[in-house]
Parts: sequence; C-alpha cells; structure tokens
Amino acid sequence: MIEIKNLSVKYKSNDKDFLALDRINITIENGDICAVIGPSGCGKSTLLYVLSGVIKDYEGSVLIDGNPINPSLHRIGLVMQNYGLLPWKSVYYNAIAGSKIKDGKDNIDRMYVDYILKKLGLNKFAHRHPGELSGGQRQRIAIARAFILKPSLLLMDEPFSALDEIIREEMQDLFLKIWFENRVSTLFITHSIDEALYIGKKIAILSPSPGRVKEIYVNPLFGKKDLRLNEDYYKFSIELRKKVRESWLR
Ligand SMILES: Nc1ncnc2c1ncn2[C@@H]1O[C@H](COP(=O)(O)OP(=O)(O)OP(=O)(O)O)[C@@H](O)[C@H]1O
Repeated sequence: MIEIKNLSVKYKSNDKDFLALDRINITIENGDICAVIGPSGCGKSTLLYVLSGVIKDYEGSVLIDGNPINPSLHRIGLVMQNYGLLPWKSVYYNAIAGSKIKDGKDNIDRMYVDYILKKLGLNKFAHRHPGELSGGQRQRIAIARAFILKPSLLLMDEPFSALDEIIREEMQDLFLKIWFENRVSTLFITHSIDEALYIGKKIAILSPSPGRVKEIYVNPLFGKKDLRLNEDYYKFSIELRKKVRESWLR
C-alpha cells in the first residue's frame, strides 16, 4: 500500500517559502491505480518528484507498505512525458535499463522481457534505436521498461499527452491490458478528465496552488470493458467535469 500522509512541500524563492503542496493525503491500495488531476502549477510534478525521490525535503510522510519511500531500496518505475530514453542505445537495451541497474545484468528475467516486448509489439524493433521509431512506439519502450522493472510503484507523468488521439487511445488500451496482468500500484498525472476516467480507479482532484486534495473520486466505471462504447462513460465524464470545475474555481 502507498500512503501519502499530510504531505506538504515548500520551495524557497527569493528567500521566501513558497508552499507548493499543502497537506496531501492519498492512499493507493496494492494493485490500485490513481489518477491525479489538477490545474497548471498546482504541484502535480512536485508530488511526482517526492514520490520518485528527487525532492527529499518535505513535511509529512510517504510510505510503501509501511516503510518510508526510498528509491534506492524500493522499485519505482517511471514513465515520463518525454519517455526518458537513451537515444544511442537499442530498444532492447532501453527496455531492460531499469532492471539492469537494479538487479545487475545477469539477473534480468529475459523471458519476461521477451514477453513484455512482444505484448507491446516491440519485439520486431528490438535492435533499432529509439530515433528510428514513431512517438507511439517510443512511448511503448518507456512502458516496457517500467513493467520490466517489476516495480512496487509505477509513476507516470502525462504518459500519453504527446500522442495524437487515435494512437493515444490505442496506447491507453494497451497500457491497461498489461496493467491488468500485473496490477502494479500506480499513480499517474494527467490533464485529461477523460483519461483519468478511462484509466484511474481513484481520481484525486487537486485545487489550484497550493495543491490540496479537493476530492478523491472513486471511479464506478473502472475495469469495465469497451468503455468508450459505453454511454455511462459520457455520463460520468460530465459528472467528473463538473466536480473538477468546482474544485478548480473555488
Ligand atoms: N524550484 C522551484 N522553486 C520555486 N518554485 C517552484 C519550483 N518548482 C516549481 N515551483 C512552483 O511550484 C508550483 C508547483 O509546480 P509544479 O511544477 O509541481 O506544478 P504542476 O501542477 O506540475 O504544473 P503543470 O501542470 O503546469 O506542469 C508552481 O507554482 C511552480 O511555479
């Protein structure tokens, strides 16, 4: 279980403290997926920096199964907006990079690597370099790398935002397919209400800066098949839009 308890983060700016996050409380049960949605500047990236260990100076606590989060001990998978790939390395190397650092070259589960690459349709490109692939294919490498790490926490920062609509929908479906096989505890940031509703089991709605949790919306549609063809998806999308609008205006 991931527990974010009373998390506050301040930045120092011109010798003054700037409160970026204010007493954030979010719990992610094992095998849950939580979307975080909030207006620009509300502190979403700051939250991700704390969870990934970049920011260490904060108030409150962040626990993984009861222990303070520690990126050198815990396995944390990251899928960033720009994918964070090594352009001079092959697709295969990029996909195993996280696991190689964590476990050492000889301890990589090669069968699992092959399985994930195949599942994501990357096996035929394994020897190419990222620059020789499309945006959607690069995105798949970043997702492959995160799953191959077998993380206890998966963090994603607007993972599908750089893709055009049809590829984005394909990627969201592919991601969910693999996610349901692994059910890794996941927190992801999105600007898209529809994406939050499509992928998130819980949706944490943040206020404008300083970011506070306005509501944790439990998605009644999570895990339903063929959601985009389901009328309820549009009904709940309107409901969630209203909630988000209220939270952002207040
Ligand atoms: N290093 C810093 N020093 C001072 N203030 C900072 C620093 N980094 C971020 N901030 C401020 O903290 C607040 C939160 O920033 P953050 O990048 O976490 O927001 P965000 O919700 O991810 O924004 P966006 O959606 O636009 O990417 C913003 O007001 C930002 O200006």
